Amino acid sequence: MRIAVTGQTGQLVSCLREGAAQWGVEIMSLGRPAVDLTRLETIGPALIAVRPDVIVSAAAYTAVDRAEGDAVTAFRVNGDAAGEIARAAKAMGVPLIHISTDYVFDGIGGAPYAETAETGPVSVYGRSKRAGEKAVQAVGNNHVILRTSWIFSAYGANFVRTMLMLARDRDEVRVVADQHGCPTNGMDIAAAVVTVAHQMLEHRDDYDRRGIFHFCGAGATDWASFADAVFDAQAEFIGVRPRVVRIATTDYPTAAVRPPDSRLDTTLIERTFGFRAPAWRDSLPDVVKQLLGEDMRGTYGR
Ligand SMILES: NC(=O)C1=CN([C@@H]2O[C@H](COP(=O)(O)OP(=O)(O)OC[C@H]3O[C@@H](n4cnc5c(N)ncnc54)[C@H](O)[C@@H]3O)[C@@H](O)[C@H]2O)C=CC1
Repeated sequence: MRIAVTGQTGQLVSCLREGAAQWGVEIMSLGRPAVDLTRLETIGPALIAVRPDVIVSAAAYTAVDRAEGDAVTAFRVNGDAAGEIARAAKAMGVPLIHISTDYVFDGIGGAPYAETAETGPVSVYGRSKRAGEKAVQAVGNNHVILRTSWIFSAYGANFVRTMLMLARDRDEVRVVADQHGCPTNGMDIAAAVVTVAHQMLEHRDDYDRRGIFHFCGAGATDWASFADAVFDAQAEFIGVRPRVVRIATTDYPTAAVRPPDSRLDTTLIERTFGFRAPAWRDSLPDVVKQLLGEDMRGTYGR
């Protein structure tokens, strides 16, 4: 199976590349400068040229705080480009997997969100990603919109890497404890994408296997507890760990508002596609080990 993925350096595309041989798929990643999602005319021709069996729309404007001051670009990349990718997929007659986010919710529902729950994004990023979902839906119905949350991996910018960087020279790290969600290992969402892609191809006319689905790591947590889990893993490998000071969101002001509780309910994807979301805690130590190894090589290799 040939999978075209937007983006070249992102977490998800990197995880898809890492798993490709093991999963028996070919990943063709399309990124800048050839495919620039702010230049819609670059999208269709590039996708058609690689003749994919499935398209995965993974690239996005993911700088949540920066987006607050750059709404035009965020909407262009996360909204308009998503629609353009969907139009290319439709023209080629191939299924589309579009990656979306828990930030389409306001986070005040008090329970894990099902796919049918009303959206209500509270940031430019969230609104632009919701615009992307709508743009995809407007084009047709041969798509899966996969909403996920709190991705971490050995690649790119993510919370685990940030915590390990802070831990290099601090005894104490202050982390917000009143935002709840579900961390997701990038390799797990990548594996989910491949399984969904296979089933979409196998069941071409099965509209139960089309629409919006939620997928995230099993075991909800908050950012401070997530940091504790990162440092527990770090301590296993290098014997030291900083202390986590639990703070409130109000003590850590950011440009963008975050949903306080964006836990996702993953029952539907499990029932429809027949796989469970693995527990993020099980694979976290492996990612921490990879990142620490990279850091050591960077520090001592010079
Ligand atoms: N990182 C997270 O915690 C979460 C991410 N998501 C969604 O999952 C998807 C994958 O996220 P990550 O891999 O973590 O993102 P990332 O931030 O690691 O990578 C984003 C990718 O998009 C590319 N990109 C950005 N602007 C572009 C443009 N104008 N033209 C071409 N490429 C461009 C970047 O070069 C990069 O390859 C995104 O759609 C994101 O919205 C959803 C929930 C949580």
